[in-house]
Amino acid sequence: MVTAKVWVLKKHFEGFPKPSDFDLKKIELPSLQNGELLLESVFLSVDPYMRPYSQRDMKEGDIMIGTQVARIVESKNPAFAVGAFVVANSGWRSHFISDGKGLHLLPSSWPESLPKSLALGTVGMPGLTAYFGLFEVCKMKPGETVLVNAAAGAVGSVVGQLAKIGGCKVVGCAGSDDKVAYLKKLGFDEAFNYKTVTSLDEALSKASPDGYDCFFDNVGGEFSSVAINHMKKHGRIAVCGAISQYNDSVPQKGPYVQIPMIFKELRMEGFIVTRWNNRREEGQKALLKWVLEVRREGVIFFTVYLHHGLPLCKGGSLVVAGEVRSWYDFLLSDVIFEPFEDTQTILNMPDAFHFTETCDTSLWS
Ligand SMILES: NC(=O)C1=CN([C@@H]2O[C@H](COP(=O)(O)OP(=O)(O)OC[C@H]3O[C@@H](n4cnc5c(N)ncnc54)[C@H](OP(=O)(O)O)[C@@H]3O)[C@@H](O)[C@H]2O)C=CC1
Ligand SMILES: CCCCCCC/C=C/C=O
Repeated sequence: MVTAKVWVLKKHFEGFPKPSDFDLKKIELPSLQNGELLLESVFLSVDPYMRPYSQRDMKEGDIMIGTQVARIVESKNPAFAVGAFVVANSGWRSHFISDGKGLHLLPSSWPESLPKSLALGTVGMPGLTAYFGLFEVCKMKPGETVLVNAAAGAVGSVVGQLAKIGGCKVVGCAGSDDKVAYLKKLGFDEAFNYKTVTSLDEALSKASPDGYDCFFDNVGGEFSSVAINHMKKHGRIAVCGAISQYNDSVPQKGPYVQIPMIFKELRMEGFIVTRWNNRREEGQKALLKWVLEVRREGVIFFTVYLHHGLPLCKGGSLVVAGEVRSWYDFLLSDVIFEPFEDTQTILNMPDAFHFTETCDTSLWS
């Protein structure tokens, strides 16, 4: 008999999520039926979409939504071998039973030395968002100038790197000097700290005096209202996220977009990555190839980005491995673990609190 730990949304978030909004429960899993398999989560994702999606789709008492990388520990399904790893969409659970539907085996070309947490980041949903958003929504072309905000995040960091691979000039902004330095290291042509510039208008002009062909918008709100005025004629805006608005209890009011859209003849399109579910394999293959090419060339370019991973350590407690800078800061801080078990384990694992792990060649030997 296996006991699964599950993290439950006890109370809908009001403003920023807080520890008391969650509960940890234990569930006894039944024995497997034919066709079923038992999985153990090794990485759980924590993504910004959970904030608006939980509001819209979840009720209190539901298991928290999310994807995981999971290892198959027992199988009565011939399509899934014990020991294989899959990406699943089974929410925050340490163990679960599946009939195999909706599970994605990690590609067979996935090298043993490549962290599997990447399947929730650069080579997972956030990477695919960057890939399809840039190529299908922005329709980015070589020689163009691309602007991306929340640029040091899971999506933004891939946007910037793909735009460089695609022969574009890339401007990114982020909310700390460390992140700005990180963007430069990734190859961004220009990067600035949007929290400390005296004028966002001036910073955007300075970074690209001719304006922007493509704007990959992860943030919305005030930033986007300013940035739209810096678009070139016939510019394209991919509306990917609006993280600056997710925790608002009262909707923000802002300048309206129609006038710049008309005079600059802009195209602005919202999208959700699942639109390209039928091309998931293509995207994942391309992203994995780029990650591995960098490995071969031995340059720091593509980031091995662990920030979405919440590795479940041996005892089954949650530890944080990565970026902890957005609405879920609170969730990922040690504070959140107070109502959970094994708080000490988390506090005793400072190594787990790396922001990023870059593609240093030493990692690949
Ligand atoms: N449309 C789609 O299909 C998808 C959309 N998304 C969206 O893409 C965006 C980025 O996601 P992802 O890269 O995974 O996120 P990450 O959690 O990796 O990064 C989010 C970053 O956003 C910035 N941020 C947080 N709050 C604010 C705020 N109030 N104002 C401005 N910036 C803020 C922070 O960076 P900093 O310190 O630099 O401010 C934070 O680190 C989100 O809006 C998400 O909802 C993601 C996946 C799919
Ligand atoms: C199976 C997980 C699907 C995640 C889709 C995320 C879409 C994100 C939207 C905004 O953040």
